[in-house]
Amino acid sequence: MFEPQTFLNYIGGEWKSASSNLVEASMNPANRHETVGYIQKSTLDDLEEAVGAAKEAKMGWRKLSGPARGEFLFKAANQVEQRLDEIVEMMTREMGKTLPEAKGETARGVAILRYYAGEGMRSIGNVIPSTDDAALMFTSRAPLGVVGVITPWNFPVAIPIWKMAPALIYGNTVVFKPAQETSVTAALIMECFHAAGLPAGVINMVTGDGGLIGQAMADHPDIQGITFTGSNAVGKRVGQSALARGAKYQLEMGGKNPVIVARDADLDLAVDATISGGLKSTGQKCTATSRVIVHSEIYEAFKMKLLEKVQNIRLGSGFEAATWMGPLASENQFRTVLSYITKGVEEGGTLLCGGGKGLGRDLEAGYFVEPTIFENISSSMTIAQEEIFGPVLALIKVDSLEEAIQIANDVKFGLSASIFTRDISTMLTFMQDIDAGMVRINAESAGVELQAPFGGVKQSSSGSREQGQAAIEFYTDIKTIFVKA
Ligand SMILES: NC(=O)c1ccc[n+]([C@@H]2O[C@H](COP(=O)([O-])OP(=O)(O)OC[C@H]3O[C@@H](n4cnc5c(N)ncnc54)[C@H](O)[C@@H]3O)[C@@H](O)[C@H]2O)c1
Ligand SMILES: O=CCCC(=O)C(=O)O
Repeated sequence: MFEPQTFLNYIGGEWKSASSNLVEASMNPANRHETVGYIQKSTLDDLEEAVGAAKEAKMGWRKLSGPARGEFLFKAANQVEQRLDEIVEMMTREMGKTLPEAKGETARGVAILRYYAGEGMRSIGNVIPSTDDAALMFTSRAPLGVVGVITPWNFPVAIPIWKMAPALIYGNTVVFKPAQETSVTAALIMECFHAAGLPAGVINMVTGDGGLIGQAMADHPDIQGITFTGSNAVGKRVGQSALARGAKYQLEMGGKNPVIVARDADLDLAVDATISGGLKSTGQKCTATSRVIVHSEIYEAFKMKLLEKVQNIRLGSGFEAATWMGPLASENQFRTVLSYITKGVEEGGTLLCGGGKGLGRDLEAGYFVEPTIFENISSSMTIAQEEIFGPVLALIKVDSLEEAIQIANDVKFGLSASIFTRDISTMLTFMQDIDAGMVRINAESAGVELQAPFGGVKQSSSGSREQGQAAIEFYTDIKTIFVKA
């Protein structure tokens, strides 16, 4: 029997109840009757305490050497690794993704921590020749100070870690507000940082309502940088609030990612990548394939192969070995996805498969939606323009590569895009003409490598990049130093 526990805020190195004395339940999306745990319903006083703790800790932390800060991250990585199975199970219970996906994500979290631990040993500047031959001129990097980290529920371990690890290694202290839907999993990650022995106040977590705690972080005069991943509507507000008070901000938001299947594509490869890129994690990845733009000459063959495989996808709890696709992560997400499917039908799309709630077995207790494929979709329809964040694919038929790229670019987003082709000139045209931060050739649209820059163009991103060495640009300011004896 699973027994739900209560999880506290982490402030100044201590576990603390919210000053409201209120908690809220985090629920299992595969079984809406099961409580996963209770999290704190924090108030602005709790946030104030966390920001105060981070502010107090910031001088001591920035004065530590990079390698010394790295040691703490290595220890945190070891803690996450030791508790991997427990974290994986909690993620599956709380967010719904399957155990193998949760395991892959948690292992990715460990690798990200180790990568940034190593960053503590690497160069943080360059020597630049001065016109004065008696001078030494060089750059160095200074931390921002206190960084606010606001994260979504879809990658409850990887996204918080890919923000907090670089923030810490470059000498910032952190106030973290996870998505409410996955705050229990976030609390386990904080337990790992606590066990790694980071000095009090260097990392803090406050759970609760985004409109209250998240917005107050964006507005807070003692938070010098805000890194946000989530929806476009909220991201824009966060960015505007930070800009208004002169704080640095970084936003990673939605996607409407296309895959183009060219007429010379390896169709089996393209079908598998469309399914994996579009439906893994139940389509709840910012990088998920959402539009499948297929050349008319191979359209029918591709469609038949795709349908055959999608119809065999098994829905179920992420804990069951036979499950390929879990539930949507929340009731809100469930309703949103079903309403987009209704809209797709109303606007004239043809449903080829799926389109409904998961029925039978234990599915009705959870937020299951069948894998859904539409055809007869034109680029102006709502489901071809707006991010759905669910297991819904829209097939769009085209007659040329130029038309495919024009449709692929005909959205406000530009996160990831992929093409399937064997032709080098088609690849080159795609690389040059596609509006996307992540350009993928003969590979699915999802999938992020922690050592490479990650982010989008247009409204997917605020222009900066996360992960890899690119992270240093957001989490530090450059100092140009001129020394003359
Ligand atoms: N581009 C990327 O890297 C990326 C990655 C994952 C998810 N996403 C996007 O995230 C979205 C799904 O996540 P979500 O539903 O949790 O998004 P969301 O914007 O509702 O919430 C994201 C976070 O912001 C907080 N928040 C809510 N209102 C706030 C406010 N007024 N001020 C400050 N913070 C506030 C939430 O509590 C949560 O922690 C999708 O649109 C998806 O594309 C993008
Ligand atoms: O949801 C955004 C992150 C996507 C990601 O990490 C992946 O595609 O692997």
